[in-house]
Amino acid sequence: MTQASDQHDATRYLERAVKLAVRNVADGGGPFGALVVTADGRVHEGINRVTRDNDPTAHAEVVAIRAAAAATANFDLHGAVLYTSCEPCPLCLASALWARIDRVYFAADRHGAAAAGFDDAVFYDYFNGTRPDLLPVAQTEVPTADLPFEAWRSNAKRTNY
Ligand SMILES: Nc1nc2[nH]cnc2c(=O)[nH]1
Repeated sequence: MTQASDQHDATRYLERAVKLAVRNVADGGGPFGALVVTADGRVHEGINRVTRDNDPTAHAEVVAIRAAAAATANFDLHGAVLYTSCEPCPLCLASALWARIDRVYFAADRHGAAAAGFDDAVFYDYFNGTRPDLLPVAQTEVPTADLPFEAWRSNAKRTNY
């Protein structure tokens, strides 16, 4: 595929993600929509379901990734592309990394989300080390801490991911 047609596809899918986001607001949800196009060409949609499901992790991108993984019966979405109406927050980026998604395209950015009252930009500040106060995290020594990993390493039947 040429780069020009990649760009055309990206614009088309992003417009579709934006439409999902706008419709979700009309339906009482958050202003975010996303699509995962899996390697087989199928399109899997996600909308923000945080308030509807009382699930703080139900961001549009995560919902789309879950839909894609369920539909393809595979936790590894290698070869897939994520299109989202807004720059993925750290949760969504980590989800895309764990899903082994190839590439991400987004429309609005974290500053647009901030202007609408969302904490996407400030959570990036936590990860770039400028706002450690947002969530104190401490390692505490526990003698048995490595046992789960030892069990995992010695399990010949494990499914790596
Ligand atoms: N990218 C993105 N940012 C968010 N911030 C709050 N909810 C969302 C979401 O669903 N997607």
